[in-house]
Amino acid sequence: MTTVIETHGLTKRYRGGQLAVDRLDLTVPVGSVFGFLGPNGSGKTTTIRMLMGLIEPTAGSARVLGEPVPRALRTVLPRVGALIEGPALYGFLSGRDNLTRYDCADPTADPRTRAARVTAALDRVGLTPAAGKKAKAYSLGMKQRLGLAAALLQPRGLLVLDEPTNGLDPQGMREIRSLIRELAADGTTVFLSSHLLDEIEQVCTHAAVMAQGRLLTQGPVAELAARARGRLAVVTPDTGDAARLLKELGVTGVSVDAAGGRVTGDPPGEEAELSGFNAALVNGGVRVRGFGIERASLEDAFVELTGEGFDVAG
Ligand SMILES: Nc1ncnc2c1ncn2[C@@H]1O[C@H](COP(=O)(O)OP(=O)(O)OP(=O)(O)O)[C@@H](O)[C@H]1O
Repeated sequence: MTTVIETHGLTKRYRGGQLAVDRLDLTVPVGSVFGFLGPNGSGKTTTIRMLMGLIEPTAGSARVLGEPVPRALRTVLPRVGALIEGPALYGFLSGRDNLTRYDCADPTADPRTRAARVTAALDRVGLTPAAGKKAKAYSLGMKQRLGLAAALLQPRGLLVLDEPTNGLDPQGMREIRSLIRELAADGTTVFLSSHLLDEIEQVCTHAAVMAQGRLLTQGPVAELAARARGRLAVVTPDTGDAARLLKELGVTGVSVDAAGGRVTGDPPGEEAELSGFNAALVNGGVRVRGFGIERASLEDAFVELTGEGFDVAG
């Protein structure tokens, strides 16, 4: 098995007629941290719900851990840890008792080793010091970590996390991200949805980009970013003249940072022509202190794909 999730033509049309997921072909490689990226309403949650057997697809097929779903859900689900739409917790129970409850609900879990499993899961997410506290006293980040602990009570081939850092403060986000990295380092494939580009860039090895129910692209994060063309950046005190000359040379999307002494833009053609641009600037009396193509980010790739900006900061 080389892929943990594979879908072909997976489609969901809700009763009201809304086409939420449109012929999705998704390939999630074993061992990846796979970012499922898209703005709100692009079909991420609907896809995850189909993969986990919570709703039926209208058309198409899906395999999870090599087995067809929903047909083989009974054998697949025990091998998948999922955190979807926030963990369901009892506020009046401690973190430890919440986990014990989860473990009790799992018919495959051996009661004799329950306490050890719960202790290990609490330790895994760094909640041992707060294990005896009532869950209602937990911060959002702690609740999310407790949810992850519940997903980690058993060894899993796949972790599915729907917007795992949604609503968390920067510290909480960092904690969840480093936990995801640790889990991945242990060999667990992690599939996480997010509407935050920088999050995907920070933790994911692979990504897929959704918009309006359709898959725009998927692949290794480094390749997705590399596919976008970089921006031309000129460092100069003569920003006004530089901007004017660059526009004359066919550079589009020129933006001027006068205070920072920088002009950036999208070059019209191949990089080979750029030395001519530099010469033209110098001949035009522009004092060029720096000149080059800046590496494209995943955000650049996204903007190029969709023609629209993205909610980068959250
Ligand atoms: N139960 C439902 N009935 C009808 N339409 C729905 C239902 N659930 C979602 N939709 C619609 O399907 C589309 C995709 O929604 P979905 O929740 O899958 O997107 P998403 O990318 O996960 O966004 P979000 O991050 O906001 O959850 C949206 O237009 C949404 O309004």
